[in-house]
Amino acid sequence: MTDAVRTQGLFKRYGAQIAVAGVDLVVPAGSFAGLVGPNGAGKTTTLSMITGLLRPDGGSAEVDGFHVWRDPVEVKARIGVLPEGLRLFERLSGRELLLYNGRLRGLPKADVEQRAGELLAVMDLTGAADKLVVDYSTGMRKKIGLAAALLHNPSVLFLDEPFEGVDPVSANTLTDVLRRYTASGSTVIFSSHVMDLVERLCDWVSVMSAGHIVAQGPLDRVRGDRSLNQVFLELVGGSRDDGEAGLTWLGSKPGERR
Ligand SMILES: Nc1ncnc2c1ncn2[C@@H]1O[C@H](COP(=O)(O)OP(=O)(O)OP(=O)(O)O)[C@@H](O)[C@H]1O
Repeated sequence: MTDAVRTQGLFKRYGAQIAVAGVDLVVPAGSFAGLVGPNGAGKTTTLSMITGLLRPDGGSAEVDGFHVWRDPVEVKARIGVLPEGLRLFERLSGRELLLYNGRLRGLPKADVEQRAGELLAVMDLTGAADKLVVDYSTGMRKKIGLAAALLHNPSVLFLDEPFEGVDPVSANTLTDVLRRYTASGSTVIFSSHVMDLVERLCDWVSVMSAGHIVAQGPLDRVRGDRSLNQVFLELVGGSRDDGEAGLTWLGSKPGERR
């Protein structure tokens, strides 16, 4: 089977800073895949290059066997993206935003209206459907962003920190929608710092550190008989033995000298 995503030697630098240092990311089709790594590991930069938002300095990326930068139209038709720091058209209502996105994707009006209505209901946004997006909360923005990314039924969905700022009830809703989506053979790739969540949701995991993939494969193989959190800390050097040595003043009372 064709991999949903395959990159080879993907590379990006910003001046002297190498953000992504030759990444070979593989995600089999139908996976619920987690891309994890500490702050600054290069996750957002990698996802941006795979989704055609950022041009790589080197290497290649394929989605469903199509080259991201040679066949951009083929790739964009197959992907849905919920980027980090999502920018939405603030002066549209949630419903208008979905209708606009659907029409932009070339879907017939009647189909867009039906899908938009269903997505709004599933995301528990029917009551806010006619409210302007500028008045949405953080969690509501994530949900309408996800609805917009799903509207054209992409085969691969990329989500950058989809659960950040989302309350537990909404997180459950998002999870249910995504589980249903992958159960039908589509692929989800999401970045996260929350190991419990990745462990609960994903069957495939890629671990990034300092611009490199340091582990990748089926969750059970990467984790072995340990928790993903333990493996993660070992892989990315989570030891903090001396990290607090300089904080003796923290918590001291006024007048106390440390
Ligand atoms: N536009 C930019 N200009 C300069 N440096 C950048 C830029 N974008 C990212 N970087 C640098 O590239 C590296 C990787 O950043 P990136 O945002 O991809 O990491 P990340 O794994 O997504 O981090 P986080 O988990 O904190 O979101 C970091 O060192 C960051 O400072």
